[in-house]
Amino acid sequence: MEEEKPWALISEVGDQGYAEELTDIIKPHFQIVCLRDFLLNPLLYGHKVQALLVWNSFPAVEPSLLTSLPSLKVVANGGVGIDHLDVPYISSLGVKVTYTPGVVNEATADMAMALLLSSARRVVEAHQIAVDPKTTHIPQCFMGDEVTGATLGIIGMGRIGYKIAQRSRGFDMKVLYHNRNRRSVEDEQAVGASYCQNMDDLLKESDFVVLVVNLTPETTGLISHRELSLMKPTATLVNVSRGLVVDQDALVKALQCGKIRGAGLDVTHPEPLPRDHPLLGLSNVVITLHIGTNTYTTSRRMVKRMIENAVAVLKGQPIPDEVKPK
Ligand SMILES: O=C(O)C(=O)CO
Repeated sequence: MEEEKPWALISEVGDQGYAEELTDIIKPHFQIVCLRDFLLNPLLYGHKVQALLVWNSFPAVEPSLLTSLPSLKVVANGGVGIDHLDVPYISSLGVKVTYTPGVVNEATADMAMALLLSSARRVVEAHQIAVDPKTTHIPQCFMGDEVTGATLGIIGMGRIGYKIAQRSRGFDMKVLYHNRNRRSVEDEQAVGASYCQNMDDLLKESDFVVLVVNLTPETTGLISHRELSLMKPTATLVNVSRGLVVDQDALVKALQCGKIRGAGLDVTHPEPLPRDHPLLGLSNVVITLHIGTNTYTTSRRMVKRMIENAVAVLKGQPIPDEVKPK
């Protein structure tokens, strides 16, 4: 007789029909209950659920949810950032935490380049002018910034930061980076990147500053008034990490008074921003809604990796991507 599959509790996966394809990856390994149904009937599923599959967009994994899942063995996160999870607390319950580094790098690096290019070349503004029925021509003075040959400053030279540096080679950019640990000389030479031990030097010299750090107590509010005022008035800030890495009030002021030229933000705090947030009214800002990993290929890879991690925990096998409490 076929062994009964374990139960997994999931938040939403994708939308517009794509959810079905993603749940098809999960179904051979788990019986699925989604959060909405679970909350309607926690007693029916509570004791069965052994795996909780979460994304950054998942409503916070509260202690009350965890304690309603007494058989839980693993919280498998889709994505590399785990700032939404209280890893020490979850681990203290004897529950493993896993994540999916490695599979998110390419799509997130592409998103950083997309924001950099669309901010520099004012793609969204040009589109708005183009679709405005009153438009008869694009104004001659509608100018953007040159990307080719510009200086790119990458703050956080982990896997994603490095992929961004690789991509910038195609634009002949000069690359500076700041990271807790300096990369090897071979790594630096392969992408022509120069290390800035002092982040201020990077901020002063870069035309585009890209944030790719994890959100930790040390990186919360990393970019605030002082840092923004070090940047060139012609510079653009791109954030593909977490909204809280930037002091948003300081960013609004810097953008309003021309301390920096523009910003491309895949992440904000909160997400989405309230409709009346001043960032939404600025023409020199491009905002996407935390879609860095939202490609069909990467979403599929993330779910596959979540399942591999969760199955490994349940089978007592070596766990490909475990997050250990610090
Ligand atoms: O990989 C991550 O941390 C993400 O934000 C993906 O959504």
